[in-house]
Amino acid sequence: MSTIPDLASLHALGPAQQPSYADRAEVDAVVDRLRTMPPLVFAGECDDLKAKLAEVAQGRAFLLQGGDCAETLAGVTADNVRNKLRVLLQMAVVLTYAASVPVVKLGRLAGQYAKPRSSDNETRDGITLPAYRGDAVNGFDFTPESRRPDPQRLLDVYNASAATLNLVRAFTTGGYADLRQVHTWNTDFVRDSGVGQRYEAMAHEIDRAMAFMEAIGADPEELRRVDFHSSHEALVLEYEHAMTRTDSRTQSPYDVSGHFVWIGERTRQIDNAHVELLSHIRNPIGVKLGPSTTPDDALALAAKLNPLNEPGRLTFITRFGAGKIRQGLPELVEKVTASGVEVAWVCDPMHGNTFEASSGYKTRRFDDVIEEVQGFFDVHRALGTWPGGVHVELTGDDVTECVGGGEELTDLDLSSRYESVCDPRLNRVQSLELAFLVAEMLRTA
Ligand SMILES: O=C[C@H](O)[C@H](O)COP(=O)(O)O
Ligand SMILES: C=C(OP(=O)(O)O)C(=O)O
Ligand SMILES: [Mn+2]
Repeated sequence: MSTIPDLASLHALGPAQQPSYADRAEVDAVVDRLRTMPPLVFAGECDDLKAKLAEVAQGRAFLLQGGDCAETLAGVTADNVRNKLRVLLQMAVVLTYAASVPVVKLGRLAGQYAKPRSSDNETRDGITLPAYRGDAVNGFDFTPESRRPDPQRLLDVYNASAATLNLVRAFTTGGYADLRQVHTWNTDFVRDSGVGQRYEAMAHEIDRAMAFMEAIGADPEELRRVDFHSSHEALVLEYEHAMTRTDSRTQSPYDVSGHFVWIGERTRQIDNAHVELLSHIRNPIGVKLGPSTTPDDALALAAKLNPLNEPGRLTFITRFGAGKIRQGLPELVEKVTASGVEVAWVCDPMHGNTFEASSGYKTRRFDDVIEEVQGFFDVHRALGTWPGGVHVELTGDDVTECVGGGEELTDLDLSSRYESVCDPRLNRVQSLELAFLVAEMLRTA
């Protein structure tokens, strides 16, 4: 059994992107409390997800991972969670049809509350305060009280994640996610929206496939339930450490705050605390890889995080940017593949494509997002490797945060419904469009 380093030794590694708490005794009390809380997920579920991701790594399944950039405590409402889940399920149906392989559904939810930032501070009208680091750490309001890192928030995050997961479990097993229902939502999208009409032909094919399935008597019970797992960036060491427990079945440590956790682009230094902590847990894990990643960096990460070279354990989530992926990704994939490393390759087409609009809002162009996914497919096809999935920031609501797409949102539209507290998300229509466009890529691949 692997021994988890204690929090103090992790902190001694000088981890990046941690909250600077004022009162250590208060932090310790919160950590003690968290350690007594029940697991949010069962280790056996993490193993199931790992087995599904092994299929992704081996080219027999496709991963759809998506949700908010930053969940908020106030955003834990039935409408919000339901809309997010609904759009992910709708996307998954389209992708499953096109890929002709199972689609692994993984929410960026029930734990995605901590954010790495480019700058420690934010200045507005001459006033400088600590940057907002997600609801797990401090508040979004621009006041000194709100921006003060508050350890009690970790308990709020635990409770909010429990409430979210509870609802997701109810929806995915209780009939809301019935495949026939999800298909009806897609049919409505294609029929009722100007954007959806472009995808009529594929929607019609899916309709025929559904009719065929019903005709041959597919088990209605099977259609009523769907497997869905949770994921978030493992960032705040106090939270992830407190939620790491020994599984009674296997005597192995699992981070039971979510099924899948990932290491971000800003915390993936090989000798640092995040890589160290995640090297000890048995969950399936991911690492974000930006354009500065060398093949040696990736190989070192794989050696440390997946020494047994177990398929499904490690997912590399590349986020190069539309302008860099075709140039930068091939060498990385080629060398990692040549060394025999088992990994699932997934494309995050969001984080390399962020820019500030003239209106001051952080945004992304829908076309850049699509172009990066296309680049990802082209590179993997050329190398004979499997483009294993997509990782996207999205919401089920009709927000205006990313420009472009069939609704042709412009800079001027951003102010009308910009609700993200961090990065811009694809809205409902843009998310469904992305699914249909990726479906076309999967079919022509
Ligand atoms: O979600 C990702 C990061 O937190 C985000 O892209 C960093 O953004 P910033 O440059 O605004 O800090
Ligand atoms: C911070 C994020 O991404 P990255 O680490 O790739 O910048 C994110 O996924 O929100
Ligand atoms: Mn983000």
